Amino acid sequence: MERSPMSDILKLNKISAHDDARTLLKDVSLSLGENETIAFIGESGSGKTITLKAILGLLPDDIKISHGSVEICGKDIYSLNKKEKRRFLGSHIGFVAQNTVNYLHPLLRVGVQMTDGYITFNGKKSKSEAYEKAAKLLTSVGIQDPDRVLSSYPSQLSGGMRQRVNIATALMMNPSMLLSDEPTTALDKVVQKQVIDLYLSLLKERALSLVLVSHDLFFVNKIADKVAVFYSGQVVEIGLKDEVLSNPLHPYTKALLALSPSMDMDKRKPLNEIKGYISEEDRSRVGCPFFSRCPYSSKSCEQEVKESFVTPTHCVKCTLISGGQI
Ligand SMILES: Nc1ncnc2c1ncn2[C@@H]1O[C@H](COP(=O)(O)OP(=O)(O)OP(=O)(O)O)[C@@H](O)[C@H]1O
Ligand code: NI
Repeated sequence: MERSPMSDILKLNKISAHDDARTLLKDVSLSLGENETIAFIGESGSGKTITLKAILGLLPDDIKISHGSVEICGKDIYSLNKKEKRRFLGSHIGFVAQNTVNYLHPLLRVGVQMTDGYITFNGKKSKSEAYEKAAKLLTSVGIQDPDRVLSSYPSQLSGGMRQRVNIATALMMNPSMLLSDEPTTALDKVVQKQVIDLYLSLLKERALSLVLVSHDLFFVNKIADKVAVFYSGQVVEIGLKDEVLSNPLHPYTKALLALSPSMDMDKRKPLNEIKGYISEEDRSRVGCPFFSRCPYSSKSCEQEVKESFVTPTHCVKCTLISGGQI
């Protein structure tokens, strides 16, 4: 779907995934360079988290990849065996999960959870080194008393603190890429702003690529280089941030952005749901998955819709574009 410069750190080539009954992802393609950020936007159930899990090699057993490849630093991760995959991904990718409350184990002290992977990877002798590293990382994510936090249980920390801990934990193995699933959801406005600022400063300080799933368009606009718009398991539009947010071409992207009236900090709103819903029928459709909700749908949308590159970086799957109507 996109050009592939040598520096691509992540490349998805037409990934399709399904469970026993349904297609969950269809031909998802995207790429990400070093120090770049890509944001996934789209309604609930559109496949953003499943795509992150496919990149992490952590799809649940009932979901199978039927087609396509995921390359990280040029390596096809699904060609590796389980152990190789875990080792490779563990040292290349840090993951910040969606649910900050449940992600940390409630009965284990933060220090144990932060250092566990590092010690497994580097051997028991590395324990004190791991704690030192964890304390340093906690300081770098704005925690002033790292030793107290390391000996705390997650329930003793606020939501904002837990999110900082999650980010610091994801950085333990010095990954070149971070995947963050809605890192600002479930936090109050003041803490959201702090977390956004933290991501911005981390990206400035470290050579990190970031895949961000977010409903917060203000955050997306501030941080992303590229934006991918998901609908019903497909990327219906992808491009540089300004191409997608300032010149949306797919009717779904337009509708989604129209519902989020302002990117102004004070007025920012989450991406609300568009009337109607993603139906099971839409998922199995050969043609455009937005067909039943699109005000512009026509007979040609019932056929397979081709990708159209409107610029070398801006790609849209819509017959209005491929048919030359816009
Ligand atoms: N383990 C699973 N087995 C089968 N289907 C699943 C599984 N996990 C998620 N799904 C389905 O896959 C589809 C995409 O889900 P996904 O979690 O990727 O959505 P999302 O875009 O991340 O939504 P949200 O914004 O709510 O997090 C949904 O229809 C969901 O019900
Ligand atoms: Ni999700």
